[in-house]
Amino acid sequence: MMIYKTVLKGRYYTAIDQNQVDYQPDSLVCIDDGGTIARVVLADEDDYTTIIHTAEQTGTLVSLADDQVILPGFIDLHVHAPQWPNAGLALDRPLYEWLEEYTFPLEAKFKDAKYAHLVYDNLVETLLANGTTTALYFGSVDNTGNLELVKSCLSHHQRGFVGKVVMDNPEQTPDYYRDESADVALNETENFIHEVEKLNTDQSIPVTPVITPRFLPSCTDEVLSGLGKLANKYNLPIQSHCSESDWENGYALETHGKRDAAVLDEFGLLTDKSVMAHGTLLNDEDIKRFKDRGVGVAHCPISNVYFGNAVFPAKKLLSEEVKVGLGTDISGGYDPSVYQNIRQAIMSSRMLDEGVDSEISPDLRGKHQAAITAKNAFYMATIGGAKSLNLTTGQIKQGYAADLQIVHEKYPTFGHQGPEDTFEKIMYQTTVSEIDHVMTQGVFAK
Ligand SMILES: Nc1nc2[nH]cnc2c(=O)[nH]1
Repeated sequence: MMIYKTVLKGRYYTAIDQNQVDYQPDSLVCIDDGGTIARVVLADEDDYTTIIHTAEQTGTLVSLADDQVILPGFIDLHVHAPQWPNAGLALDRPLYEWLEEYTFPLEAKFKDAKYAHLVYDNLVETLLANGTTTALYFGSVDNTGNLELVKSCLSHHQRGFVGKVVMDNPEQTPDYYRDESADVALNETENFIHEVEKLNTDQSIPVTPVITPRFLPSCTDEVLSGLGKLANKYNLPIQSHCSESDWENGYALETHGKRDAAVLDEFGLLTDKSVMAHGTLLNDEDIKRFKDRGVGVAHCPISNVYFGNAVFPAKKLLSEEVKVGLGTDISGGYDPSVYQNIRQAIMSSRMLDEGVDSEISPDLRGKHQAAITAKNAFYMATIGGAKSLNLTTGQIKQGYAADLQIVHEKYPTFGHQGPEDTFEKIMYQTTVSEIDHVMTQGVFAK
């Protein structure tokens, strides 16, 4: 009889595609020494009782309480780590002003390793406590702080993807916060890749460095071209912002005569390892480009309310089979919880569907067929994120990483409640207090 490192006994929900969630009322999630789900055994299988018995004897059985359920850990596809101290600030300002007056001055402080350590340790712990087992982070321009973020991911056992932010365009970046030149930016990016490699030695969840041009306005063509080459040389993921706002789109058209997606593509920055944040203003040509290239979108529904200038058409991109996951976009988004973004994604999509202007007749008011369901949003928070990062996580399934969360319902059920109802309540009501445990690669991080 196989001995597992941990056997979780209880009920679970896992998305199996955009529209379907599998519920199992009585299962054994058997996790091996490497932190992979070796088997998922259901109550009607022959060895179900024997596995429980062996796990009891070896002290590796973790039995869930009746009100608890197992879910896959969430993947946050867009977090600006150095913006964490500003979460909830200045969201009434336009993107350009918010960047200039609030964001760049804060990010510039991450030259200081001590400050970076303080902020990043708290952020990584907070995201884990909220059920986020994988996060794709923008760091800052300075590698001192970026390496502190890598260390925090490693020490708290979060699956981290971290990018050194590149911004070298003197016309769109302040003197105090900019890469000195394209050459310096490229060297620093390469240094970061090597430093992360060193820190990863003997770690069970290595951090992945990410090529990170901030967005078209803050980068010169020279740096974009060099970053495309580095991504190819090291076969690394790429992240940036794309078609987030009218201002950004207008800038691309004015300076390059093209949309930003087309420019990023020309420089080799749209690949099947790219994750582009926001995309509220992507047009059909951009969407086709994303699909053809295998680019993922980080849908950041809370942030988009403030800076997106439109509602991201999540249903449309999902229907076209473009990879889409969810992002908190700290601090364009004010909340570190992917659950909150699941809820906002649903709510925003309903407003897109129905329309918002009561003076327009109901049949013309909205973009019908745009509403997404809780299942669609759960899919984005798990499988959509995993696909965007090409990871075998986000599902409770044999061969997948044991990146999991154990949650309980917030309110009593007052009688019988079916599994579909429980699922919806969990999606709508879970806060950090209802997340009892979080496991990454088989190790409890909460
Ligand atoms: N939301 C958001 N958009 C950006 N575009 C360029 N930088 C940023 C940023 O930090 N946040």
